Amino acid sequence: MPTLAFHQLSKRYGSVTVLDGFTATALPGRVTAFLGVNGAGKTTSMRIMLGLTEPTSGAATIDGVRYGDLPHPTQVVGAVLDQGFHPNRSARNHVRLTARQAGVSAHAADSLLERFGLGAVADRRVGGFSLGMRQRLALASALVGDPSVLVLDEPLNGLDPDGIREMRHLLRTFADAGGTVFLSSHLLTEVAAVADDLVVIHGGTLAAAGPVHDLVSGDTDLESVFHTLIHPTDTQEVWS
Ligand SMILES: Nc1ncnc2c1ncn2[C@@H]1O[C@H](COP(=O)(O)OP(=O)(O)OP(=O)(O)O)[C@@H](O)[C@H]1O
Repeated sequence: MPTLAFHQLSKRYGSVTVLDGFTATALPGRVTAFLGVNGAGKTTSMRIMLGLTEPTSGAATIDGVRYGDLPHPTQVVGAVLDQGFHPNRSARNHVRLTARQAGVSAHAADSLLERFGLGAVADRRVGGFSLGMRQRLALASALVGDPSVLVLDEPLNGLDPDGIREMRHLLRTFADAGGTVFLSSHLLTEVAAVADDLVVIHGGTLAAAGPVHDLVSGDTDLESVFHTLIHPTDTQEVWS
C-alpha cells in the first residue's frame, strides 16, 4: 500500500512563496490530517500531489512515483478537490462518466451511489444538491477506481452530524484495510476523532508532524496545540 511523500516542495506564484521546502509523509493504514491556516498551502500541496499544479521545485510522490507517471492513476489514488461538478449533469451521469474514464462498469458506479445514500436522488441534477450531498457524490466518484490512496480536501465541510459519522467510519475502514488517507480540514474536533497522524503546515514549511496521541495528550486539545504552533509567542510551548 502506498506512502505519500512531499519532498522539499516549493511553490512560488510570482513574488509570493506559498510552499518553501515542505516535506512530509502520509503512511498506509493511517488517516493523516493535513492542518494549516487559510492560505497555508494545503490545497496547493494536494494539487501538486495529484499532478494538477507544477511545483517550482521538489516533488510529491506516491510510493516514489509522481502521479503523472502512474500507469493507472485512478486505480491508485481517489481524490476530492474543489468539486467542479457540471451543475446540469445528474449524479448518476457524473459517477458513470468518472467510472468510464477509470475503465469501471456503470453497474459499479450505480452501486457506489447507493452506498453513499444517493440512490434516490441519482437522476437529479447536481446543481440542486446541498453541500453535504455534493461531498458524498465527490467521495463516491473518488472511490470509483477502487484506489488504495484517498486525497481529500476538506471532505467534512458541509456534512451534518450523521454525515460526519459516516465519513469517519468510511475513512477508518479504508485505512484499517491498509489504505492511505490524507485529508485537509479546519474542523479540529472532528480531525482529532478520526486522524491517526497530523501534518501541520505553516509559513510554507512543516510546522509539526506525528501521531495525534503523541501531539495531543493530557489536558491539551488539538485546538490549543494548533494555536500554539501557529502563534508560538502567544502561550507557553506545548510541544518540545
Ligand atoms: N493559481 C494561483 N495563483 C496565484 N496564487 C495562488 C494560486 N493558487 C493558490 N494561490 C495562493 O496560494 C496560497 C495558498 O493557497 P491554498 O489554497 O493552497 O491554501 P489552503 O491552505 O488550502 O487554504 P484554505 O484553508 O483557505 O483552503 C494562497 O495565498 C492563494 O491565494
